[in-house]
Amino acid sequence: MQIETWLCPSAVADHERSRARVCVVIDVLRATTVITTAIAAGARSVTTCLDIEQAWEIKRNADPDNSPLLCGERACRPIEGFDYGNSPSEYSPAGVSGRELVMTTTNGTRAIEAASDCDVMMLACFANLSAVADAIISEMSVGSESSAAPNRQSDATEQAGPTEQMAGSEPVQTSGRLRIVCAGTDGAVTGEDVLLAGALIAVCHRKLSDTARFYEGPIDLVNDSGAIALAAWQHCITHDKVVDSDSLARRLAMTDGGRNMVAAGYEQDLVDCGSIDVFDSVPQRDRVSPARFVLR
Ligand SMILES: O=C(O)[C@H](CS(=O)(=O)O)OP(=O)(O)O
Repeated sequence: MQIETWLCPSAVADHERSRARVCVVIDVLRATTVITTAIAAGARSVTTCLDIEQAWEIKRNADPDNSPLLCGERACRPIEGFDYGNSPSEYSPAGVSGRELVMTTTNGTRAIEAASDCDVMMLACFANLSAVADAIISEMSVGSESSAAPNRQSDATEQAGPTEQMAGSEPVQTSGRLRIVCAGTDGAVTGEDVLLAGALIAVCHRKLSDTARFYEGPIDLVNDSGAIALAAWQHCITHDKVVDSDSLARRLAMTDGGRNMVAAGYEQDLVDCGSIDVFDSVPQRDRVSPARFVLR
């Protein structure tokens, strides 16, 4: 599997912009964490848009018996007149189950728009990290359905030791190119998204390979941004001692996005956004309505 990584949509060369088969968009703080939480809580769909006015227009044009909930933020804060802001804890089954949602955020919904030239788009956060890796492998597998069965690993922070072997009998074969798109913040690369990009590459490697040595494995990082993200994640585990969700939340607080959250009074959101593998749900773009995300 080839993996091409965008550390943020504005830091991409022209030759890296050709159509991708599978694209995974990451905005850990907080859009993709919120959308995943909403879908896991039973929301029927989340439609993303760039502008507040566009969100109101979608609501005005909707069937009044199925009126969407408006969600999102500007400058980290809930938008006046909207139903929900951009904190994962707001999205409970009681509030969103069975509902259509419309969401606009500062960076996440822009990254989704920037990454739109692909056949399949999924949204990733730490909360659905392993599920997204499984979905990628399943989507990019070559061969029968049984050979496409993903090799689940639940602990994303566990390091691949030299004796570690892949579970299962036959290695899964994959083909094609995956693009990982980090949202960043206002055109700048941010650590929280880069860390998840690296974690996703590491988990895909663990699921596909019986070698601990990455560069002998089945993943080909086609640009240095992927290697940078992988190194950042490995450093996070070995040097910063990120071993679980609590230590990850503390590490997220040291990123640009994390500092913004703390300054705006949303420190608790770092705990939710740093929770690893708490959902099996993967939001995937609807093939008919491309701005709409549904449960894969
Ligand atoms: O409030 C958020 O979660 C952020 C705002 S920002 O990154 O501080 O501008 O929006 P998002 O689009 O979810 O990154």
